[in-house]
Amino acid sequence: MAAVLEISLASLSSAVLAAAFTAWLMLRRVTGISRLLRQRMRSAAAREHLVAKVFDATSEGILVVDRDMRIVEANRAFAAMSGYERQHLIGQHPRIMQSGKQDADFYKTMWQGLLGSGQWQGKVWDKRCDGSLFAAHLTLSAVRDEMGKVQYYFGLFTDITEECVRQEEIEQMAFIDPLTRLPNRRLMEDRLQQALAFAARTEKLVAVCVMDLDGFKNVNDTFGHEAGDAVLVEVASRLQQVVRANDTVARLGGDEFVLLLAGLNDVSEAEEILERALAAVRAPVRLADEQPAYVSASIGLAIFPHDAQLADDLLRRSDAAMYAAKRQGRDRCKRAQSRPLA
Ligand SMILES: Nc1nc2c(ncn2[C@@H]2O[C@H](COP(=O)(O)OP(=O)(O)OP(=O)(O)O)[C@@H](O)[C@H]2O)c(=O)[nH]1
Repeated sequence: MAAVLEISLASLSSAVLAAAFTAWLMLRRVTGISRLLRQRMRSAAAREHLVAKVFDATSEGILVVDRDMRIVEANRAFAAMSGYERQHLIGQHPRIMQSGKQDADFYKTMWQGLLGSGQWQGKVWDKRCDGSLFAAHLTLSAVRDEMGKVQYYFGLFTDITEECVRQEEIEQMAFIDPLTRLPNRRLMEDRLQQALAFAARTEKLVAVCVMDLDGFKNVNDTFGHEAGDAVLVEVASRLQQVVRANDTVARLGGDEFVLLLAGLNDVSEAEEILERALAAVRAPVRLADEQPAYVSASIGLAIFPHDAQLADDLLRRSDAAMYAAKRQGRDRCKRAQSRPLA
């Protein structure tokens, strides 16, 4: 391996290395190192040798592309980051690593910056050799000759995949219920607003269904909190199976859920889905020790635009109807009253 590296480094074009190294120094502003190196690099051969060593020793990924957008050099850190062998990258267009996460506007802005000020910085998601993605803070520089003509584009990559993944998880947690992985209240409210706007344009109906489990406390009290959690997870999964692909099942907290059924032509379509939901919740849940746990559901149903037009009013009406369903004996669905809200 070391021998192969020696050969590969020896075969680097000194022009590419010199351009890459100059740009690297520019970017890192390592003037102290620069002065030290100048003193030490007496002969051209020694300079080239040292440049090649620095090029491969840095922990940042370096990619050099010529003006025809062919990769002419990649250092060891970039190979490790991308999963590509250096020799597989040489001659390729950088688009082989395009992840599809950035749109055309992104690249337009990038090129405007690069060709305008000669530099661009930003976050990119690229695709590794094995198809997985990595995130990098990328600094791109155009390296020009004495005539001002672009010779090379030089990219400095700092791997930020771990922090980006962590950040995405944190952002997800703001919208996802951690136990059931269902949308939480915040995301449900957002989806409801979208569904109402779409329904208003298309003259369709939206069903807002607040659901509360019956007898859930008894499961906790009899089998323990963990068994209660397992029942909530199972109920969440069953509800997702009875709704259509574009509907939303959300967990508001405790044993309370909301079903948003959008794009309906008729109230009966919602009622059919809710009958299936009642049956799905009513079926016993087998706990880890094979014991059956029994719960049922009380559901309130408010229809946009008949029962209310605003999201908050629909939720309030549906909630009131759910309590009416509880009072009338549970394990049932009750439609909201269409009288004026107090
Ligand atoms: N296991 C578990 N229990 C929870 C969780 N969140 C809330 N609870 C419990 O869920 C229960 C909800 O209470 P209720 O809605 O009054 O219980 P219920 O027996 O369904 O009562 P009704 O709605 O009147 O039928 C309480 O005992 C809470 O402590 C959770 O995340 N996991």
